[in-house]
Amino acid sequence: MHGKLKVSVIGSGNWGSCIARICGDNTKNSKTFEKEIRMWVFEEKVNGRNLTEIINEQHENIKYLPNVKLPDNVVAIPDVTEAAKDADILVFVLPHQFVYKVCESLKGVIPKNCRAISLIKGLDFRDNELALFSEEIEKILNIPCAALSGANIASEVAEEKFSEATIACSNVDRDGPLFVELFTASYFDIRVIGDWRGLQVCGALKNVVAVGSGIVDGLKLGNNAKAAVIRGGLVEMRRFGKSFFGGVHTETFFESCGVADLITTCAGGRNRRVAEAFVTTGKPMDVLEKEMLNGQSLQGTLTAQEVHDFLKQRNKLDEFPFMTAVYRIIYENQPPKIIVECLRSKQSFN
Ligand SMILES: NC(=O)c1ccc[n+]([C@@H]2O[C@H](COP(=O)([O-])OP(=O)(O)OC[C@H]3O[C@@H](n4cnc5c(N)ncnc54)[C@H](O)[C@@H]3O)[C@@H](O)[C@H]2O)c1
Ligand SMILES: O=P(O)(O)OC[C@H](O)CO
Repeated sequence: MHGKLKVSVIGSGNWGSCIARICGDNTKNSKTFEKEIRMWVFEEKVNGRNLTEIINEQHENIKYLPNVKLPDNVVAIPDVTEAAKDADILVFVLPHQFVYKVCESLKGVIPKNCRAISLIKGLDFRDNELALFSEEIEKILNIPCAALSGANIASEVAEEKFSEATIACSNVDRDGPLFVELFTASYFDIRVIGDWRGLQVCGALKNVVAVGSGIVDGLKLGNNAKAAVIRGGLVEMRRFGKSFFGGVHTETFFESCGVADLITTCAGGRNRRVAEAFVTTGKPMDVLEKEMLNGQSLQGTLTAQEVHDFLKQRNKLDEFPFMTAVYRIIYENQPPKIIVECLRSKQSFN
């Protein structure tokens, strides 16, 4: 290794700011990493000022992670190529709909020996195929890319409440220890696995299940119905991973990126909250997203559509009744109660 490694965080939303904080704390006195963390910020005005200026002066992302101090070695940069240039490690943490454009703008800027890790929860849907972001980043930038996902509601991690996370990479021995060193905190415990596909399928599809659990809450159906939705959703997540992506292991669904993320997101995530309001107010999800999230992004609604379109094209909607019900409720005006009807056993005792 020649010199210390330079780390850039590409993204600065709710989770992006939280993870930049962990990285900044870990690089402050590190023998492995350069102290400075460059954080790319999609520039916008907040209270009439540039968000980057506010972050660099106040050491706080007052819009996306308010009331949490960032270490002063986290530097906000509005130009993505400037933020990423010369990086040894790129941490991608963006809402999934923006990733492709950002990656394209980094082509030719990234050093050959750079490594990346994707913290994105979503799948890339284009040309009727669903791709995993770590693999898309590898292809576009020609660098290896790992993935991190887990039961990690950002506000809780930022308050330093205990959380687990999973890192997955194709080369566990080469990349595992480095990323563990960059992301571990006393309150943020990481396990490394080899199943990067299963991890990302879980991270994307759990957001659709979270929308389903919010619908259950909106209908006030109680904890047992929510547990049924979590169970049915988990079965379909596993089926989806095993049917359409090679190398997905059942064990992955028992890691933090699997069942644990599903539980936390169905209890306290943004997708759940907005879907509950969808049922109680009758307003469309995109309207509620704007009203309730102050610029933060829902991933579950777009993923529900992407998964639906992918399954429809393959004539597989019948094999995924829960995912299909979520889509039909939020996009086709079907009654919310189908969220549990679709789970009913087809067994007959007559
Ligand atoms: N927030 C969480 O609790 C959490 C936890 C774990 C994983 N994640 C995942 O991390 C990823 C990033 O989520 P987040 O919470 O950091 O973001 P967020 O939901 O806070 O999204 C807002 C971010 O998107 C940026 N943005 C808006 N328009 C843009 C554009 N046109 N181009 C590029 N960027 C634009 C905003 O500047 C802001 O940084 C998502 O895939 C999410 O599922 C989130
Ligand atoms: O707030 P959500 O629904 O986007 O979920 C946040 C995290 O992914 C939970 O791990």
